[in-house]
Amino acid sequence: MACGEGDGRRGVLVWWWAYSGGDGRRGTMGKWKPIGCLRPWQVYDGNGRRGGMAQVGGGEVSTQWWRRRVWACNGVGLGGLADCLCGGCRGVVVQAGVREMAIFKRSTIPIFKSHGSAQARIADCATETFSAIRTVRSFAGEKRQMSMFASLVLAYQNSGTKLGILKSANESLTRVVVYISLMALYFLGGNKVKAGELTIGTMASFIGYTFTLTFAVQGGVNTLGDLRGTFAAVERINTILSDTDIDDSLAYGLKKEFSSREHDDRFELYKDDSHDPDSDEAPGLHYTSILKSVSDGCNLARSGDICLEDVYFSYPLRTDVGVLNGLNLTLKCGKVTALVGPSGAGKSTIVQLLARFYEPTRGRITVAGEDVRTFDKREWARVVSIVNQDPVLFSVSVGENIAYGLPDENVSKDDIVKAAKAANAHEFIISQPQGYDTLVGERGSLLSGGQRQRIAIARALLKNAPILILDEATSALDTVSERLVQEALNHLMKGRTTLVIAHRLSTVQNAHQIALCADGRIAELGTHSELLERKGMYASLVGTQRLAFE
Ligand SMILES: Nc1ncnc2c1ncn2[C@@H]1O[C@H](COP(=O)(O)OP(=O)(O)OP(=O)(O)O)[C@@H](O)[C@H]1O
Repeated sequence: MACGEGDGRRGVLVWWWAYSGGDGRRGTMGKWKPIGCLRPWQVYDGNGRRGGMAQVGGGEVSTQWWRRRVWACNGVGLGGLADCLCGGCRGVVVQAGVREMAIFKRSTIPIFKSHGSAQARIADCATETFSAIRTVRSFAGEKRQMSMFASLVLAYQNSGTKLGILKSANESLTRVVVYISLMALYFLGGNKVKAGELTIGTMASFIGYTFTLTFAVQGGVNTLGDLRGTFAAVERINTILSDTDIDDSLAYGLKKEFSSREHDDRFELYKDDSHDPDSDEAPGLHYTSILKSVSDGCNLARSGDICLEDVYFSYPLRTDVGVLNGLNLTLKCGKVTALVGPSGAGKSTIVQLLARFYEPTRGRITVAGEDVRTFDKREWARVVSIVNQDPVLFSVSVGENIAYGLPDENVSKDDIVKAAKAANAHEFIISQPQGYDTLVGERGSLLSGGQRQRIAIARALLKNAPILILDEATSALDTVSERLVQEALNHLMKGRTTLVIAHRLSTVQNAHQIALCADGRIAELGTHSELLERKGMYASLVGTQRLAFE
């Protein structure tokens, strides 16, 4: 802390950890940054006079005030001693601690940052490689991945070395400064004791306090170093988070979301005859505050049709692109509807809306005449089962994967076996060494595609949802597997309102109705033979596929 000299001489004694400021000339100003104070403040040495002004956090205070604070912080009244020591000293300036900390902080930021991001890049590379290991293998890319990993490790090593050098330089510098300061104190104090201006006891305790301060500041500098690493990591997390918009379609099920969205989700829509025909809102819908239980939704879905009424939709991240443009489609209760059409027509988007991962921008979806938004969205998963081309299994046992169909219930072994039998999976499961306790590996990688598919079907059978969506469920299978899976699917479809999405039109010929989706609308609707007779888009798609097959 600056301790101004009363007689205006150049003599300013500064604690070993303080900074005299600027170029050392009288009256210059230095920028300081003390430990524990995050806001910069400046000290004017006031032409070397005691009582110069310092700015702390924007407000001006006298250096005397500041000195009192520092003394008080250290629990000692050393002001007098400092004055006493200052009195006979001329031009002794020890630049240390605080200045060093400021320099240390400035110079280490980029190094800590690059060290942190080098570490993160190594983790990213390893995660990406192992999660895409099949793709890596299929392109014989192991060597490339390994050399990429090696270069990242090297970069990490280099940044670590730089950081180590910087840390040790800082440590050495601190010690040199500390010992020089102590020598100065011994020298000055000794002179004062010799001249009878100071007792030896006062000098000894002064030096004792100085030691305490030394280690406190050194500890502070080291902690600052560690904090720098933490800040660099936090900054990286923030950068990632700030670039990522929360996917509302997935986030609503998370507990975190419950509290923030509780208010929104409680609202529901109800009929109101005073609808403004010019408004963008779907006709006659307003908010009320009670949601119906989803078990009512299950019952309704078992007895009534599912209707998409004049549905418009754009994805939240591409609001300018209309994916569905006034789509109307009725999924007849207990019947199979096939959805076909060119790539990008909006078929998967319809699935996402039925599963309520998203809500329509305009229009509505109804179950037996009831708007689906009147049911609790968080429980909607119980109403819809989705089986897709590449079902995800968890890396637990076969039995546990099937039981996942009812994740909140205690499923009996009998029910699991029953579902597996209906899904044509029982035979292959019991042929495994551990039967139903066989582990399936990460994402089910220890099973074949057809086996995974049948376990997914058994899981869906156990779930017993009234609406079933099959999204290209058999497209990746060979003929034998496809037959087994198709039989299992026939079991699953029984008595459920089913929507089948298929590219291979041969697989949907027997559907009760086929809807052809193009440009976000249903362009054609009918049975296979009706659509062929119409000689429209469906007929030409069938022709193209037949030609390709021949
Ligand atoms: N998450 C998303 N965000 C923004 N746009 C999307 C998203 N998913 C799909 N789209 C866009 O919506 C349009 C319809 O996509 P969708 O997946 O529904 O088509 P599809 O008919 O299922 O196609 P395919 O038969 O190739 O699977 C496409 O133009 C696509 O680029």
